[in-house]
Amino acid sequence: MRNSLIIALDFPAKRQVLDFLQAFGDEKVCVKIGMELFYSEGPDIVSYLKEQGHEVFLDLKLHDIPNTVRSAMKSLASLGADMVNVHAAGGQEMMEAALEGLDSGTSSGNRRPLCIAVTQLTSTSEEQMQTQQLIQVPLQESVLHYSKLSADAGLDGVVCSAYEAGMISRHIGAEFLTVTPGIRPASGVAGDQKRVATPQFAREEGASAIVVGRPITKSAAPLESYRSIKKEWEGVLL
Ligand SMILES: O=C(O)c1cc(=O)[nH]c(=O)n1[C@@H]1O[C@H](COP(=O)(O)O)[C@@H](O)[C@H]1O
Repeated sequence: MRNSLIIALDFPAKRQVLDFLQAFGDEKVCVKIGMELFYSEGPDIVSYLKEQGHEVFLDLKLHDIPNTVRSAMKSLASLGADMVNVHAAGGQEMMEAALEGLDSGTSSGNRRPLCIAVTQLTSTSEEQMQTQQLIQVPLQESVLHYSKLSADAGLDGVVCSAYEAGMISRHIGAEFLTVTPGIRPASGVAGDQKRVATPQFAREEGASAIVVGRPITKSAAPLESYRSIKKEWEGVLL
């Protein structure tokens, strides 16, 4: 997953995924299956995309009591995704349980999926966090706190915005993944995202990976948009 551009396949069903991927031909990409697609298609969509040779981030953002998350992760581990996630707000014990579940559900000889934690959603502004979650510290501090908690739990990294990626790497280490959604080309529409950044900014801040949905999936020319965002992310001169 490191250095990847992860395409968020936020589609209602497999049909639209196939239509979208058709333009990519035989090219293998890195994709994210979120709640919309997983809830409509079920676990088979994970094995299908893996069989096609794509890397898969299964983004279900688990957040529940430790026992439930442990059991759910045991089930998810067998689906073959490369990476899964939880909400760091569930706490250290819950995150440790997530890893236990993944370990126990991974059959011998296979690698357990990477597990990362959402810190503060990229759709959350500092003002919202302080007035709605009643977290009375700057947003950066909350994101760093959740990142340290995730690292203490043994997780492989976090989901954060590009604005926090550099800070997290400096405090925790470059091996700790910083996966950054909220990515928009300079001319892009933010929509519901609050902490948005360009692919170039994410690269300069040392983000491990970027997650991009609508700027590609809703584009009139998805493949061209993908290629241009990927070039900017990889630092290829445009
Ligand atoms: O965990 C995520 O993937 C995630 C975390 C976060 O803080 N913000 C966020 O946008 N995401 C996901 O990243 C994708 C962003 O999509 P676009 O805003 O369309 O580029 C969506 O599928 C979100 O569910």
